[in-house]
Amino acid sequence: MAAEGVALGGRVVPTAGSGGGGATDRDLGDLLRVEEVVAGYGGGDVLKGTTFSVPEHSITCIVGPNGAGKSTVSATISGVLPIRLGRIVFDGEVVSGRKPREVLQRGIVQVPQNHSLFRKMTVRENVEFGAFLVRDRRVVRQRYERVAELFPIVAERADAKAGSLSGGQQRLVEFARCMMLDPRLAILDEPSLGLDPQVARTVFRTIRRMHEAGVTILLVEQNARAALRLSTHGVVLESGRVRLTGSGREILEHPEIGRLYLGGGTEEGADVPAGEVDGKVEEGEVRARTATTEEDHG
Ligand SMILES: Nc1ncnc2c1ncn2[C@@H]1O[C@H](COP(=O)(O)OP(=O)(O)OP(=O)(O)O)[C@@H](O)[C@H]1O
Repeated sequence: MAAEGVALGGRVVPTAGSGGGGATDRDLGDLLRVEEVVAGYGGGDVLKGTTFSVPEHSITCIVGPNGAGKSTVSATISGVLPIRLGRIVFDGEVVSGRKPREVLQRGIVQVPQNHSLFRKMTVRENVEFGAFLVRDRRVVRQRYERVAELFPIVAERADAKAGSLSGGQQRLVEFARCMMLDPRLAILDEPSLGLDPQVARTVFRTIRRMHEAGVTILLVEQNARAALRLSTHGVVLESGRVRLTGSGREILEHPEIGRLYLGGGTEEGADVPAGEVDGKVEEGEVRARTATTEEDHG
């Protein structure tokens, strides 16, 4: 069970960040398969036979217009929303129909769209809380040390109340908390939502670092162009059905998809330059903005 092992990082992963060039050339096994899934709220179906795969060690990005069902897909995978038809298979095991906690125990961890830290608890307490399924305190300590190495903000702001952090900083701490369960698959729902382009860049760099640490990433992002540049694989969802799948680059360069869903120039600023691989998350960009945003979160 992913939740009980100590290992954090050390898995061999293909390099992301080249718009998805290399990874699809390899024969990556599927870690997750969403098969003909029908799901919705009340009387209506939002997902109408949705089918796609998330290759192991990929960053797979779901893009599509508002209301296409992107967040609904992540809710079905994490077990929050039961499916009506079809099935979801994770690492060879059918997980649809399982409770959210059982899904978590198998190593699927979701970072939701809305900020979810306990504002009155410290950064350290919030991050440690991420390991709530792990009983062995020694394992929790070891994981915390690894996570604090991976996310410098955790070490630097360990005693700060989470509510005093800027939106971008809270996002990084949410990622750090998710890493405490040593996930095999992290589902990140709109991680750059509400962040200015420079802070969003830092968030995207951090996603790359999580990927380099061995986590397969399923990314749901409105900031589609920047997200696809970061991703090895892309899925275009339209009205609850998959319209197109391919490498991140193929989707980026698809003329019709580009015109329909990737148009407009406002999101370019959040791009992490293709091929850039950081040694360290540049949280200075986020910190620089704290002074102006802290009042809003205090
Ligand atoms: N909890 C809910 N109860 C009822 N309807 C919902 C709920 N959540 C989403 N919906 C509806 O399901 C449809 C798909 O929503 P969803 O949030 O999955 O789309 P999305 O592709 O993530 O959109 P966006 O990019 O705007 O976040 C929408 O019509 C939405 O109004």
